[in-house]
Amino acid sequence: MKITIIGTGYVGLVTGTCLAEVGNEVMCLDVDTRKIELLNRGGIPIYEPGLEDLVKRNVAAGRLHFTTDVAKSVAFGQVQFIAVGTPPDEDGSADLQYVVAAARNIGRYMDDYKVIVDKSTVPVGTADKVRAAVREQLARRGVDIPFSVASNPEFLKEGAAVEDFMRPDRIVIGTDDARALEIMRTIYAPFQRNHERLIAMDIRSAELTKYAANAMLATRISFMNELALLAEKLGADIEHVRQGIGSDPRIGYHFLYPGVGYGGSCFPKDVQALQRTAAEHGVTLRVINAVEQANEHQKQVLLNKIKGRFGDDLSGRRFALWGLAFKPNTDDMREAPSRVIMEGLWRAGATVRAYDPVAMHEARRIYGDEPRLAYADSPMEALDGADALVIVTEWKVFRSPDFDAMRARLQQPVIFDGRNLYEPKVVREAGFEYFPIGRH
Ligand SMILES: NC(=O)c1ccc[n+]([C@@H]2O[C@H](COP(=O)([O-])OP(=O)(O)OC[C@H]3O[C@@H](n4cnc5c(N)ncnc54)[C@H](O)[C@@H]3O)[C@@H](O)[C@H]2O)c1
Ligand SMILES: O=c1ccn([C@@H]2O[C@H](COP(=O)(O)OP(=O)(O)O[C@H]3O[C@H](CO)[C@@H](O)[C@H](O)[C@H]3O)[C@@H](O)[C@H]2O)c(=O)[nH]1
Repeated sequence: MKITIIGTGYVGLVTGTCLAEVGNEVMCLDVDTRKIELLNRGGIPIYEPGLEDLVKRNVAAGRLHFTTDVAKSVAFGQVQFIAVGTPPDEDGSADLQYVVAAARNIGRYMDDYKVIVDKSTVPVGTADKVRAAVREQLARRGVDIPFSVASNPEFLKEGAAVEDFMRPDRIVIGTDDARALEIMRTIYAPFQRNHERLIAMDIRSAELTKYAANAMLATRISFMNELALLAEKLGADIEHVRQGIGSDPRIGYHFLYPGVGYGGSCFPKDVQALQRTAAEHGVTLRVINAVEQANEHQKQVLLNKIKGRFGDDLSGRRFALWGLAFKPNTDDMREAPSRVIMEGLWRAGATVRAYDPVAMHEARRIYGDEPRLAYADSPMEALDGADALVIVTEWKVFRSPDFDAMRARLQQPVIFDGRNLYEPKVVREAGFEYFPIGRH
């Protein structure tokens, strides 16, 4: 099948590449000329395990193309996936300008039947807006060309995006159009060979399913973060509690890790967008509102521990920071907790020396030559002369460090661990003051 992907970011590039990998001919469009030029030179704009090889292989096989030419990309695919960003507007609602612009472009240039698929995370009712934008353009041109609109929300996680796309838990398709559903079934057939994973439903339910999934996962995290705060006060250990409840199959082990608050480009914005949608319809989401409030509080918890130990005025102090990306295996720093923590440390007068296996280039892009932020070439180098170590991202490379070597490099043997990487007893026996989350 010939497929066009509009928006070549984390979702668009992974979707396009994986669809090419199973034999489709794919053209990825982006308005960002630098991104497309880089891809056409054989480069890759994001760090995502396994993606680079897959892109190279499919480009070499002639199945994967990158362009900034809108007319060409619209003409190319019978199926047009919209995978552009839907960032938060000032009031927290999803900003649909890029989705609507993509839809208008399709209407402006299409000459034959198209299936237009919303893959971006979009509020309920967006498919109607996409349909209206296409119709408006067709009417302007004075033509009547048939098209279908479907919702196909994406559930991939950054850092495991290729794996998630190639082996999905489920494929949600929202459409009221039999022809579009049949085409979507054909596209996804290679991804569900051992059992049926495609769940077909109406468009509005599909749109809401995406927000429901993210809000549910965010709820589990905020729930555990709150219990971790309580466990600390009670002298209980949240790690034992996590195992104790996760073993119940009705609860399960996933997404029960307390930490520095959820971040990334999805949970914070999607929880807020759901709140806005509900407010617009006169519904109060009491649980979801509390989830967001708890997360805002959680982002300050590690900072408060640091101030509790060193005082509110951190002038002249330097902290080693392990981890800049919002989670391991990505270079994405959108809504990363590291940013809140670093900026809080700076406000209190401290400086930071950070190490991250892949996100330091992204931090440089965001912070430029910020004098209060230095970078280290290794985790150990970040420690040299620092007043304490602050762990923000649970990269594997931080999991089994040489504690003796660490003690020798730090000015003071103090660790603030926002990800509970170590056994408190082991770290304390190695001579450290250790401040984990919800453990004693
Ligand atoms: N990142 C994730 O893990 C993830 C997972 C599931 C769903 N989503 C959702 O998918 C959507 C895309 O997210 P992302 O992280 O890939 O965003 P991104 O910012 O990485 O990529 C979006 C791309 O769209 C391009 N673009 C904007 N307007 C365009 C237009 N009119 N025509 C062509 N290209 C255009 C931008 O230049 C950018 O390269 C969002 O709605 C997001 O919520 C993201
Ligand atoms: O037990 C946990 C699990 C995650 N997190 C945090 O939650 C955030 C999000 O993590 P994760 O969900 O792994 O990464 P994303 O790439 O943001 O993926 C989420 O958001 C995507 C975009 O909508 C969805 O497609 C995915 O299904 C959904 O997991 C990160 O800050 C994590 O550190 C925790 O604090 N504790």
